Parts: sequence; structure tokens; C-alpha cells
Amino acid sequence: MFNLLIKPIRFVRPVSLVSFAKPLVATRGLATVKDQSFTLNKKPPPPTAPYAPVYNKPTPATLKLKSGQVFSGTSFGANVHVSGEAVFTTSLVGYPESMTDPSYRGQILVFTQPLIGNYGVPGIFKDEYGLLKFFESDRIHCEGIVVSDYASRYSHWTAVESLGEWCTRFGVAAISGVDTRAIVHILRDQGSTLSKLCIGENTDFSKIPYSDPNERNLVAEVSTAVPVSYNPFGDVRIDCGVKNNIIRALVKRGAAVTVLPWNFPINKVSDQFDGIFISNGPGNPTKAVDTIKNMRQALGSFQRPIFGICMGNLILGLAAGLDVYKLRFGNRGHNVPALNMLDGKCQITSQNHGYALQDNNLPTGWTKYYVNANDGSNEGIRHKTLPFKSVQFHPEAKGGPQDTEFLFEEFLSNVRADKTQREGIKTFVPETFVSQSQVSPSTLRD
Ligand SMILES: NC(=O)CC[C@H](N)C(=O)O
Repeated sequence: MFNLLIKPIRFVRPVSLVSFAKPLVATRGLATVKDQSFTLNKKPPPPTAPYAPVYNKPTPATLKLKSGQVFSGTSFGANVHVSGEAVFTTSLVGYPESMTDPSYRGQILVFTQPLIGNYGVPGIFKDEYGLLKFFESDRIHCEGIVVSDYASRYSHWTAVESLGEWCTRFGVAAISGVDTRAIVHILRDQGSTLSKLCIGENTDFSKIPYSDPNERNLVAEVSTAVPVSYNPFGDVRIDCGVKNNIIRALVKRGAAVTVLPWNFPINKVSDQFDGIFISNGPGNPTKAVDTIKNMRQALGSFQRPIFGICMGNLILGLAAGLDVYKLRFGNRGHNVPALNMLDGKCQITSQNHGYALQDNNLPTGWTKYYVNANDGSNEGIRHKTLPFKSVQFHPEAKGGPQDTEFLFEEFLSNVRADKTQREGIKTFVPETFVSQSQVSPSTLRD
């Protein structure tokens, strides 16, 4: 039974047991044929690792904004009090991807989509590169979630547990039955706000402090501790909290990727690599001081292609001499229009960021690459003559539209052309690649 659970080719829902283990509370969402045969008389089966059913008793929960507003609802996640920065996303789908995106670390995520949970949470399926297929990392990173209407009854061929069960397993607080439209109005007006999500009735909320995640170096908290290589033949990335689908977007196009810790002395080894990629990541970019310093040095000495996404755009900009500022409520959603300043095309993008580059006074040699068609904020920069560029949005999607995935093709064809020019040979593109393996820092020449 356990083997069946982890075999990706078996798409039958492996533990139909889980369907019987639903909490006996009013549910919303789609019913499967199995669900329809569900009766209250059926006893839940014994727990089966690793998807042991978790029973949630309806428990009161309260969301408190530091600005004073209080919203009372019901808990459907872990029985923990959390605090963080309340932000909202307008994405309609993709809660497993968003919640496992390391960029959401330290945040309490409010969904504007009113019904959340109806397709449950997928199991642990890995792709041919050893990357988790349906999650962007191996854990939930946001502190808590806020939804209007939680669907504890779920239906999807990949699902093995409910959203509430998943949150409970990962110690993530979750509240439903609150007016998310009102919360989003407040967050739009006053901006992303420090908040607490408290579970239970008799809690002394004043004892739980508001903690500001942007005062910590969140990048250091989520970055890999040691270099990790995928497909061992030649490109590099700095891990500020990289999403699985970014690694996948590169390796599936034949790139060899070595994921380095956020503060790795990259300039000591950069001659061994054909390009640098700077990943997405959580929190305030100015806290990742070492990454900025290393990239500043790289901009002066590394003449090969550099590409960055989201946090990567902010880090590249800071390294080039730009400033960053905090957007009032950020851009989080899957339908954000970005205008390409090179060809005037408008592309629909996936976004998740609270900071932006101040691009009204760019240093010599740099120009705007993309601009947000809604609010005019920066969506990317590029160097006019050197192969350095970055975007604020997420071309890798997961979730969201894949309209800008061609940027990975562009980056890798620049890397290949540059390598060909340097070496006068065709770049070797492996037909098959070795799945994820750890390399010790000593294998990287110092
Ligand atoms: N997705 C990301 O990389 C986010 C970048 C940065 N933490 C921000 O919020 O602006």
C-alpha cells in the first residue's frame, strides 16, 4: 500500500480511506462518486501513514489586524497562534503551489477567491528530475491562511487529503467563515498589515506579539544549506528560496543547474559556470546583504548571461545601484499585465511580491525591461549591452499563466550562444540527465 502511494504512474486516488475520514461538519465543494456513498454511520478506517487522517473539531478562530480590526470565524487548520504580515492574492487556483512557495514565508495569506479547498491537496509525486510535481518546495511556508468558504469535501485525482488536514500536519493556522472582501478592502486601503491569527476561545491575545517578518533575513531561513546539483553539466543559480518549477524550467531545457546557498561566495567559482540565475525568495530584499554584495561584484567581473526572477530582479537592481521600496499591498495573483518595453507587447503574468525596484533613475547602461500595466511599477530591468536581465513576475508560473515561459528559452539560448562564442564549439545538451544529487562545496573549485 505504501509503495502505491508514492508511485507517480498510479493516479488512482491511493487512499480512498481518506474520503471516509472527512470531518463530520457541513462541507462545500464537488462530490465524487465515493463521496456520495458517504454516510455518517460509516466508521473511519484506521490511520494509514503517511496520510493519517486528522480530525478537526470546529474551533473558533480570530484574525486580528494590528490596525485594530477583528474578524471571527472557524479554525480548519492547526491549533496554533501565528503572527505575520497579512497579504492577499487574487489567484483563483493554485493554493498548494502558493502555500509551498518559499516567497510566502512569514505571511498570512488571504484568498480573494471565496471557495478554497475543493480540490484538496495532492500527494507526493516526483517528476523525472526528482522534483516534487505539485508543490514548489517540501513544506508549507506561509504562517496561516484566511478563506471565506472552506471546502472540506474535496475531489481531484491527485488529492490525498483535505486542505485542513494538510495545514494541521504542517502546523499552519487556517480560518474560514470571515468576510474576506472586507479584509481585502482594508489591506488595499492601508496596505499589507501585521496580523495575528489566534485559535480558541479563551486566549489572551495580548500575550501574542505581532512579529514583522520583513525585519528578518527570510532568504537565509529558506535557502539551501549546501550546494545541490541538478543535471550535472554547467549553469548556476543562487538560491534565495527557489521554486521547484524554476529548477524544472531550466533542467527540462537541458541546463545543468547547481543551486547555491544565498551567501555562497559565487565569484570564487563563477568561472566554472556559463550563467547565473538569481531565484525568487521571501521578505525584504535589503536583508540579503551578502547576495547583493556578491552580485555587485559579479556585475563587474562576470561577463556571461545573468537572469533573475522576482527576488532575483530586486537583488540584481540593488546590485546595479537601484533602490527598492515597499508597495502598498503588493501584486499577488495570476492575471497581472506586464508591458514589454522592447516590443510593446503586453503579457499576462503570475505575481507574488511586496517590494519593487525604483526605476525612475536607472544607472548608466541599464534600462527598463518590463513595466506593470496596472500600476506602472517596475517589472524588470536589463543591461543595454551586457547579457544581464531580470523580471519581477514569475515566468515559471505554478500557479498562473505560462505566457512568459519563453524567457527561459531566451536565457538559455543566450547562455549557449555565449558559450559557443567563448569555446568555439557547440554546447553539449545531454539527452538524458541524472536526477538530483548533492555535491559537496569542495567539488566546486575554490
Ligand atoms: N516572489 C518573490 O521572489 C518575492 C520577492 C520579495 N520577497 C517581495 O515580496 O517583493
